[in-house]
Amino acid sequence: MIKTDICVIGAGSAGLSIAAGAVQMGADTVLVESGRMGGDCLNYGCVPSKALLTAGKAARHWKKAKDFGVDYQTPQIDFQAVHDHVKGVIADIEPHDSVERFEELGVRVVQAKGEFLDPKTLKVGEETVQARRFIISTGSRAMVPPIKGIDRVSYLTNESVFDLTDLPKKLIVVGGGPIGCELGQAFHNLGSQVTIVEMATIMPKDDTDLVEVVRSRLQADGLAIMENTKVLSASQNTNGIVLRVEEDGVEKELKGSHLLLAAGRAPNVENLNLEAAGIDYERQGIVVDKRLRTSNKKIYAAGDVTGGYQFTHMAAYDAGIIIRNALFRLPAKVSYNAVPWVTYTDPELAQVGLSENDATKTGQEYRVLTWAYADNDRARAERRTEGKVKVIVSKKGKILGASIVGLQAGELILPWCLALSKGLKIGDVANVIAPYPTLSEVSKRVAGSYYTESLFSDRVKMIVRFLSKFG
Ligand SMILES: Cc1cc2nc3c(=O)[nH]c(=O)nc-3n(C[C@H](O)[C@H](O)[C@H](O)COP(=O)(O)OP(=O)(O)OC[C@H]3O[C@@H](n4cnc5c(N)ncnc54)[C@H](O)[C@@H]3O)c2cc1C
Ligand SMILES: NC(=O)c1ccc[n+]([C@@H]2O[C@H](COP(=O)([O-])OP(=O)(O)OC[C@H]3O[C@@H](n4cnc5c(N)ncnc54)[C@H](O)[C@@H]3O)[C@@H](O)[C@H]2O)c1
Repeated sequence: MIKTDICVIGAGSAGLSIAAGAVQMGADTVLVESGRMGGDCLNYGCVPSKALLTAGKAARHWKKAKDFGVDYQTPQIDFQAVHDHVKGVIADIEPHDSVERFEELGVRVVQAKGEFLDPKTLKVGEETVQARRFIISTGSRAMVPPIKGIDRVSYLTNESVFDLTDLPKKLIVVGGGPIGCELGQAFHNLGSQVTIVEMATIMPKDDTDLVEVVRSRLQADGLAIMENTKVLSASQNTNGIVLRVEEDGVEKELKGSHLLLAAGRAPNVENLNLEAAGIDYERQGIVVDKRLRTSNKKIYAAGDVTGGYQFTHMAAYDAGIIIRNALFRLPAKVSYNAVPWVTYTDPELAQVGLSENDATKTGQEYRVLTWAYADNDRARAERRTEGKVKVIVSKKGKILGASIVGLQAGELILPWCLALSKGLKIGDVANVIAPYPTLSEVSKRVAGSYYTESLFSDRVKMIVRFLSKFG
């Protein structure tokens, strides 16, 4: 029997942050992992997907280079080498999340599946662990949608897609959320013929006017997007996958060499025997309060398994809240006023705080400020004028949210994250001196637009004329 202060179950983004924080603050810490250290983000999520997107962008670059007077030959894609590049990036980051590093920090790492025996005891392989506080951070996996015949076809998920060593000829992606759009575009850029099938509209969590910028680009590039489309059944023959779908009431057949499921996530709750520990959970995940405590107050849950905002940075945020609660017994609570996310399509779409869509539901008065990339000199020089920034402000100019769609939107969102977390007003951003010519100027210009009406009003003109009379 291992007795410890803290036992973390799952060594993904949430679990690693908690274990590293706890041990370095003096807590006796055990970390239990049944799969690969680093979890989804390192092995099957953020890292490989961004590495693949980079390969896709490199493959696509030649098409745009002509606009600048540079003519490349059509590139040859060596997909085995693309695969090796993706795995190489994982290998490069892996040591940071490794058993060796965590053991050096002083964490006791147990590589086996954790399963509760009672509210205070976890079975881990042949061992049992009793801890003052347990933290469940077992993450999520690809949800397999209830499509007739899906269990009889071979499909890819985020766990298998990065193992491909041959480029899919015809890739059908079910689901047009961030995974579907990012990976769909990456494979398209590398030469696959891609169709995204979405039952609603793509990227449904973002404002429709911003999503339209991404959609237009994907479609203009030749990626097929079927929205409001129901998948009726799936089957497989010697030529590949056949999906029967219904689009606008019309049944169609879609044929592909490969099928990727990107239709949302299911929490990893099944193998934990949560009932034995008195932990409530629902379809979306483990139920937690604002302090991230489960229905068993000595057990916390963090990251994807709670079904909240499923991002690596939010898993790390959860870790901070849990450290304060479990180690320092402080009643720290989560606050979701300034949650950012970025979808790394090209163009990227970044969001923090209130979206316009959310704002319409709050009942409060607000103003929407926008500034187009087309009015930014750097975007013109780069010939990337599609996109805009949109900011939601209160009547008194308090920043409530910001969204950016366009080149490097993910890099441009940080000042707005800071503005929200510090409760800044729009004037604070308007008064910044932004270097010229940068894309960042879109943020200064959108903030400045808050004052345009009052600054160039008849009243101001009158005051200026009046003052000029005094010499
Ligand atoms: C394709 C893809 C791209 C993504 N891109 C981004 C991105 O760009 N930016 C971003 O912020 N987020 C991204 N995400 C989301 C991000 O990966 C997750 O939000 C994050 O990994 C969640 O961390 P976690 O610690 O909750 O879970 P995970 O990282 O999934 O870790 C959970 C760990 O628990 C282990 N485990 C499960 N059950 C048990 C058990 N019973 N006993 C012991 N161990 C167990 C698992 O093996 C796993 O290692 C992406 C996700 C995917 C799938
Ligand atoms: N850049 C990022 O930060 C990033 C990238 C990838 C994933 N993630 C995280 O991972 C989560 C999961 O991503 P995801 O894209 O799988 O899920 P998602 O829930 O965000 O999107 C899934 C999409 O699939 C559609 N869908 C569901 N069932 C379907 C069906 N039967 N037929 C057709 N369409 C169907 C939904 O309408 C939805 O639009 C994201 O919500 C996000 O939190 C983040």
